[in-house]
Amino acid sequence: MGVLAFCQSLLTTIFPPSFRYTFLKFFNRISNYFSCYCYFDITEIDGVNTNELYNAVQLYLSSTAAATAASAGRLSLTRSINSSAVTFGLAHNDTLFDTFKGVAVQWEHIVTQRPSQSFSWRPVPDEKRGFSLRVKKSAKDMVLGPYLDHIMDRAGEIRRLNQDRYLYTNSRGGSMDSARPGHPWEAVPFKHPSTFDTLAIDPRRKAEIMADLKEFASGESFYRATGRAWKRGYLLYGPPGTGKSSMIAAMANYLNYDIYDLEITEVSSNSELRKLLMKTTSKSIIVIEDIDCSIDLSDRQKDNKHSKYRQRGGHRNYPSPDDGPHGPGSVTLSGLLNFTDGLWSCCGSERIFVFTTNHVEKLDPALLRCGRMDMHIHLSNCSFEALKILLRNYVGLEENDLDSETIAEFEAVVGKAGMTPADVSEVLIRHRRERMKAVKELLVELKRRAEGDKEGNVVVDDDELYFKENDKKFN
Ligand SMILES: Nc1ncnc2c1ncn2[C@@H]1O[C@H](COP(=O)(O)OP(=O)(O)OP(=O)(O)O)[C@@H](O)[C@H]1O
Ligand SMILES: [Mg+2]
Repeated sequence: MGVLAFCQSLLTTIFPPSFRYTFLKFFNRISNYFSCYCYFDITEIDGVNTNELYNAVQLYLSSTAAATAASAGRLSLTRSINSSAVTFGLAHNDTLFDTFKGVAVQWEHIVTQRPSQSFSWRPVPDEKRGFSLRVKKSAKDMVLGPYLDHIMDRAGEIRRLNQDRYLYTNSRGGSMDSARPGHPWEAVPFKHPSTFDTLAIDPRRKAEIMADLKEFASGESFYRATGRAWKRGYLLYGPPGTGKSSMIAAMANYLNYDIYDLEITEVSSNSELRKLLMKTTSKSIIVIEDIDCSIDLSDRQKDNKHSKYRQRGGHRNYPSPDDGPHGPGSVTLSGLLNFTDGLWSCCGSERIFVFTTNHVEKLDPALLRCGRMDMHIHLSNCSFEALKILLRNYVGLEENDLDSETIAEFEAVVGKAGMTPADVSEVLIRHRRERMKAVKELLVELKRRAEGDKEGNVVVDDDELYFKENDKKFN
């Protein structure tokens, strides 16, 4: 490049423009012929359109640049709208080396001043930007196809990671015949802070779930090879306040997926349910909370009519049996089964279905079978392991910070007390400014419940007995 620049400046001063042009063309041809490299230019604007590949390369190089940030001389930093992450980029006229399948390539970001235009229909940037890819001629074929595909995939992934994620719901006037036909989902940015670190469940079970999720997310070729739709179902069951909703948020944060919180009582028919499904995107978690309260199971369980629309003392409004023909009962169990496992369930890919329930025995076995609900996760009352996590997260106490006597006391009472993680965290929040007081108060509360305080007994007996029975069935 240096020699070329020198020749250019020499020619500019001595020879007329037409001669210079012919000479440079000839010189370039000769040098290209003898060079072992070939070059590909990717300009920012291709004619009048923005070049998608330019944006992809820029994003792709941002991850490579980030990795070499400490050694690189100069990088440019950007942060786009709707993004909470800063991306690194190659500074103007800087170069960066990358390797793909053992082949080294060089990227150069070339920025030149655009000649001023008197008139243009479309504003164009003052600078002409482009990337130049230098690759050995012998590796050209290998690079052009697979490397550029790899760049496009990786750029898509980075874009998704940088973009804020959304929580969608169909409940606020989101019916298909509403004022916004074709947009059945309402979205808000998803900011739930729950992660697998903050989730207080048995660490071994946690590791199993995380491994399962990771395996699913990276399993495209497996699902393709086995002819299965790339989706997975999780059933979360357990008493209120044991972390079912928190786990869904943790799953979404772990995989960087959007969440579609499907309020099935707002869906008036099976076909509407199918349309909602069609409007969901890949890399998302489709959630139906309290499934036993949301759907009429009578088309499969004629003899179990009393189970439907149970009113739960709590936080949601469940429909009454008087709902009209277009009311909540209009989605049938078979509609839901088709939703999770029918042909339409694979109209997108990489999707997770999560159903939650407090009463797993109310669910039809057809809904629970593998392929629909592949993993059944029991979230139980607070165990000793979960308690340790809550103590660490809420008041910053590790096991070593407590004396052996207190630990033994916790271990002895926590199982019998039958407190949910929500109950435990409530006590800890109340006294979070005085850590040791929080520990003392928690111990008092646990003992009170374990010793058969009236309130405690109700919680312990119902849930423990009930879930012991179901654990035999589901674990
Ligand atoms: N396993 C847990 N780990 C950490 N925090 C938890 C856990 N379970 C409950 N909590 C805390 O208790 C609160 C309630 O939990 P969450 O809403 O996840 O319970 P849930 O099982 O979904 O209850 P419901 O059945 O009533 O919907 C959350 O704000 C969370 O902070
Ligand atoms: Mg919940």
